[in-house]
Amino acid sequence: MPETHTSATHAVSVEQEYVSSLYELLTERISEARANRAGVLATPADSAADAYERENAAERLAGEIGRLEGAEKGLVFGRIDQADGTALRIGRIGLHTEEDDLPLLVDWRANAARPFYEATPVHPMGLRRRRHLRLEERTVVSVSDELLDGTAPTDEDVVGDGPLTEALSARRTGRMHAAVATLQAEQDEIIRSAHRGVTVVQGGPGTGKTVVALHRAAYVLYAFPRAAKEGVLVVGPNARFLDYISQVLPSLGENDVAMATCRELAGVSVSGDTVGPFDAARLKGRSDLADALAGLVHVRQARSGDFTVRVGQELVHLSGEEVATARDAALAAVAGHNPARQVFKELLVNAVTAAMQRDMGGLLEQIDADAERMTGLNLDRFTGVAQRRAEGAAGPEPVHELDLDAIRTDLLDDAGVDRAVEVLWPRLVPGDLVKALLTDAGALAEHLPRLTEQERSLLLCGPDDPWTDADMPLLDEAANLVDGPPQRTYGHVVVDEAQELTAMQWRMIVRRCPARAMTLVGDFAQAGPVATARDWKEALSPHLGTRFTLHNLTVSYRTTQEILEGVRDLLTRIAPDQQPARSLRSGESPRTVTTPPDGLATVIVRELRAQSAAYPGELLGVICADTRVSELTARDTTHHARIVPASEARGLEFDGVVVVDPEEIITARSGGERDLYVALTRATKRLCTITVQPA
Ligand SMILES: Nc1ncnc2c1ncn2[C@@H]1O[C@H](COP(=O)(O)OP(=O)(O)OP(=O)(O)O)[C@@H](O)[C@H]1O
Repeated sequence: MPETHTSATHAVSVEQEYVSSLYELLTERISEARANRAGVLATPADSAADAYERENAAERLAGEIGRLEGAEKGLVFGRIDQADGTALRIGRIGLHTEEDDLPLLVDWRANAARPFYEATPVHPMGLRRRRHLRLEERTVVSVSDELLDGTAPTDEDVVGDGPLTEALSARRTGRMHAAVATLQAEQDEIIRSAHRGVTVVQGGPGTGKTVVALHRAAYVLYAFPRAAKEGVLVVGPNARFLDYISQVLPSLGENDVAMATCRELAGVSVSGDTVGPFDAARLKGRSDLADALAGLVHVRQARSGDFTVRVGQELVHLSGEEVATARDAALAAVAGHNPARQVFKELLVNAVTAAMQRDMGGLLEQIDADAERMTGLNLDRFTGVAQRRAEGAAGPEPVHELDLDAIRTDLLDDAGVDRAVEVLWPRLVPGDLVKALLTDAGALAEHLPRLTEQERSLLLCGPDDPWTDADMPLLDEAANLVDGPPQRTYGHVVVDEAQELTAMQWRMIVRRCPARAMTLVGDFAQAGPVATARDWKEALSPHLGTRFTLHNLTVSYRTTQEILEGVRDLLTRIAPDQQPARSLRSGESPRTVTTPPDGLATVIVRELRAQSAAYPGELLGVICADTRVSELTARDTTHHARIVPASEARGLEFDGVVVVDPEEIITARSGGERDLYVALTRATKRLCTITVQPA
């Protein structure tokens, strides 16, 4: 038996023993947590407060069970050995001895795990060896060592193929996996950065931006308890993408991260096709629309006029000046038109009661003076009021003093008062406000003076037109203006494919993150047809100023060097300033198959059949213009591959990709060359392009 084989077998069995004991411990901890939860739920609650407490405790334990169960797959993946012989195992979560809290497994996010990711032969950080473990279920199938301090390998070491190469060439499953075992130093540096503000990551296709974003989210939850308490939100471009990344955080022991598209964040239910025309969508993405909606609200608050209300037999009148004072005070007191309307109403009612008191006082004084002049009697002295007042005595209030609190309460509930307030400060509904702008050419002209007439005509719509995706940020903006800031905000927000966001969408995101702590990743060369910003400064400065730190990733972990070379000219055309990424792997050269138009469907089916026969079990993606999807689906090509419209390919990846009719993708929608660039960079191994000869 060759020597390396012997040492590998030995190393595997040593690790297996340790790994098995960790799994036993994990199973024990899960059983304990389950038993605790059952115990908590079985405890009778004597009061509502006890019941609430019990629910909270049960929920916390359910979270803990989820966290422990999530760590099952690949619980431990690394080991670091110091030069002095001390060893630490690194895993998805931390596990400690019960008695003295000694670490048996170090959470990958802990400081102690840093050298696993950061040590290099030049900076070994005190390490002699870094070991990667590969597990299948609970069994160690291989180990692979890197020696970092320049010492020669011994019988205990298994210096082998890099685990990164193995991870990168592994078959894709259609769902992204955590890369926690093989995070690279450049990625780790960003993930662990202490910076709590806005971290921006730019990088070409496959450079690990999504990996960094999601592991950063997990790190934030671990390292910044305040942000963790306030919650973490991950925003992605569409449901398909969110599904693709959905397993990563749970597998890192994090189940409490909210995930949403911008459309979902707006909380407006829409059905059917919600993609509107791109030129209108681009315009609706401009921050001018925020100004226009604010202007429209302002008009509705700025109605001048006086205020008259009947109280019993009396008509009480407030001057326009008094109304304006109440309006200014209401606006300063609270955000949101409707909540401020309530304050405005209360202030008007206060002013009404103050006026009544004033008028009543004046009236009574007048009566007193007239009576004294005519009868010579001082009525106050006569009724003993003046004396009681002077003595500060308690006793029945004089008849003419008003019960102002009761009047105030009555007035706040009074339909007449509400009608009078409605004239000065109408209650608003966010959707109606947006429609009031978009259905009225006059309002568009008044509130969007920077747009040309032609642009404004693109925005004009009918009152019954359905909402589109581009309307969502307008509805959100309107909700913010009308009802105040969103109730649910987050301590940290992660945005993937952030190049897609319009100014109006950025406003949506930023208002959900009061602490302005974010991780934003994207690539402007992959921008879709609605995005208008061409770099981070342009996209972010209106919302975040210069408060962001930009990192660049330059190594593509997905595609081969051959595939990257194939798209180099295209990249030069769509993003001349961008440095192409370099790949760690080489593989097959991309292939091109050409067909006459009427043979296209047959050629696609033939290609897919051939590929799935040659590479059984591999994940094959067909990327085509959106308009071609239904035809391909009808042809039952889904049996062999997943059909993805080019508009939804961002962020996804497959072992092999067939790109159908690049010309059609380019011309299908504006910015089509960028769609094609995305499509051509989705394969980890093989790329075939089917082109159509001109008829
Ligand atoms: N350190 C790593 N270890 C193992 N796999 C990695 C690592 N970094 C990235 N990958 C893998 O490389 C592929 C591309 O990564 P990712 O999707 O994060 O790139 P991206 O920059 O977001 O790409 P795109 O711009 O195309 O959306 C994924 O399969 C990911 O799991």
